[in-house]
Amino acid sequence: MTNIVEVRRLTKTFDGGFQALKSVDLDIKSGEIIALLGPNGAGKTTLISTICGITRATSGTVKIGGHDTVTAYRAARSLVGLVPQEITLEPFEKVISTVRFSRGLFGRAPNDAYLEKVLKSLSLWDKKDSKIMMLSGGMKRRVLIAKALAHEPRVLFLDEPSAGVDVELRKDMWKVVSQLKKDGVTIILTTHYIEEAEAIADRVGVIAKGEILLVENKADLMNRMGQKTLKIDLAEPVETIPKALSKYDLTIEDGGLLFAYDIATDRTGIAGLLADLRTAGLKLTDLQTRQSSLEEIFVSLVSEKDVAVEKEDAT
Ligand SMILES: Nc1ncnc2c1ncn2[C@@H]1O[C@H](COP(=O)(O)OP(=O)(O)OP(=O)(O)O)[C@@H](O)[C@H]1O
Repeated sequence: MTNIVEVRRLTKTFDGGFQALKSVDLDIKSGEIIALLGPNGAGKTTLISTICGITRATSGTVKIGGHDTVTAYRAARSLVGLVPQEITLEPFEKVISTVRFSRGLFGRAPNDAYLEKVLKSLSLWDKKDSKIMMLSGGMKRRVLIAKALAHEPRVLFLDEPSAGVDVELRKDMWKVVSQLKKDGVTIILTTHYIEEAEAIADRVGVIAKGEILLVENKADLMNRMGQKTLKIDLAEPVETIPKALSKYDLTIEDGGLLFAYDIATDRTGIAGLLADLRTAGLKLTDLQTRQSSLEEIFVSLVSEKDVAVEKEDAT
């Protein structure tokens, strides 16, 4: 698969001296949905505004569809649609004029049939003649998406699309995003909502303190880093770990035993544990497994980063 976006050693230092991006490398494949996850202040917005050419990089390069965003700004920018985090719309404009204007800005010939399709997909068609100020916050967000799609971009950036929207709109947005993917549009979204990444992304990138910690296929990431826990309910609850089982990494929960194992290994140790339980004279009444979510994986990655930075600061 070809890369539609190529980011190389991108850094951004703001005027006050704060370094928000530290030598970021990122390849985005044509047609994929990639979710960039990171805590507040991680640099997600700075990264996508720099990729889109709205914020000037301090060093490094970005190519979109092979066009450098500095030396071939117009060609690169015309391939990109950006849905910003903040609502930036003209309150007195009508919905339809807003999207027509945006299409014109990119030098695209008028195409009301296309704009009708976009507005319908976002359930905005019946609002096309309403002024922006008459719309609810959720509808304004839909208009932002329509505006970003008006010039038929090949790459769509969504900065925190779910911030402050209700569950219904979030689900609608996921539908629009999946349809766009089917139409061949590449999608990059930043989010705090891990469930969003879990639901729609093909790959997940984790960013913290201006650095990309990893970019990986979502399913592989969950398999590689995910832990499963086996809960063993016992006929006779225990308060301490029986000596015969001391070689296993066990904890006690509600009188039963919890056994954490790695999904990625072939030998989980479960069979041996169950055999040793029987030898120890413990009768099990039930077994349940649970898998760590992307959220737990993300929290552990980001906290590892915090520890690493503290160590660096201390030396
Ligand atoms: N114009 C600016 N001048 C100085 N520092 C800035 C500027 N814009 C952003 N920053 C800083 O850069 C860091 C990254 O900010 P950014 O908005 O990219 O984070 P984010 O990951 O998008 O956060 P959030 O999830 O809260 O939106 C923050 O520490 C922020 O304070």
